[in-house]
Amino acid sequence: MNLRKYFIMGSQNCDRKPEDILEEAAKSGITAFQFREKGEGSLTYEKKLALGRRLRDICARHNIMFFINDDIDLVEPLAADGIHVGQDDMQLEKVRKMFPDKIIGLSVSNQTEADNSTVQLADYLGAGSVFATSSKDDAAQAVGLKWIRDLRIQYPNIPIVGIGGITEENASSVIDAGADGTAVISAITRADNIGAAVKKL
Ligand SMILES: Cc1ncc(COP(=O)(O)OP(=O)(O)O)c(N)n1
Ligand SMILES: Cc1ncsc1CCOP(=O)(O)O
Ligand SMILES: [Mg+2]
Repeated sequence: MNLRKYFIMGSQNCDRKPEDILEEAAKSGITAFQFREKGEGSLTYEKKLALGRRLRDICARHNIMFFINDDIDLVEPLAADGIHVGQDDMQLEKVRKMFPDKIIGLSVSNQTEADNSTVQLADYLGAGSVFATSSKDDAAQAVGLKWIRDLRIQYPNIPIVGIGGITEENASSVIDAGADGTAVISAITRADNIGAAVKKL
C-alpha cells in the first residue's frame, strides 16, 4: 500500500474533464486515488457510477490504488481497492465486516475521535484538516502539524496521511511531522501544471 501521493477528486472539484485531470496526475506519479463525488454540483446515481467507472479504469491502467469515499454501495460495482470513512459515515466495525479484505481508511481529526474509534481496525488514518481548506464545506478547524505528531506517537504502526490545505510548499512539513503521505484535492485539481505539481508534492 503506497499512500505517499494520495489524490482525491470528484467532478465538483474540476473545471475541466475529471478524466483528463486524473490521467495527467496518474502519469505524473500519484500513488493512490479516492473518488469523492460529494457536495455542491456533484453527480448522483447513474452519472456518478459512470464517472466512477471511467476513473477506476484510469487507475487500473496506471496501477494506482482506487478508493471510494463514503459510498459503500460503490465499492463492489467499481471493484475498489478500498474505502475511506469518517466519523459521520458507516461505522468502521460494520465496514470491516462487510469488506474484510479491502483497505479501509478512517478519518480522525482530534483526540476525542481517536479515543472513541476502533482505530486498530483501520488500515490507515486520514488526519486533518492539517491546514485550512476550502475544498470541504463542513471541515473542522485546522488542527496543525501537532495532530500528525501526536497520532504518530500513539499509533507508530498505522500508516497516516495528512489532509487539508496541503500544498507543494507545505507538504514536506507534513511528512516531517510523521505522516506516510499527503492527501490533496486542490493542490492538483487547481494546478496550472498538474505534472509539475504532482512531482513537486
Ligand atoms: C484520506 C482521507 N482523509 C480524510 C478524509 C475525510 O473524510 P470524512 O471526514 O468522512 O469527510 P468526507 O471526505 O466524507 O467529506 C478523506 N475523505 N480522505
Ligand atoms: C476531504 C477533506 N477532509 C478533510 S480536509 C478535506 C479537503 C482537502 O482538500 P484540499 O487538499 O483542497 O485542502
Ligand atoms: Mg466521509
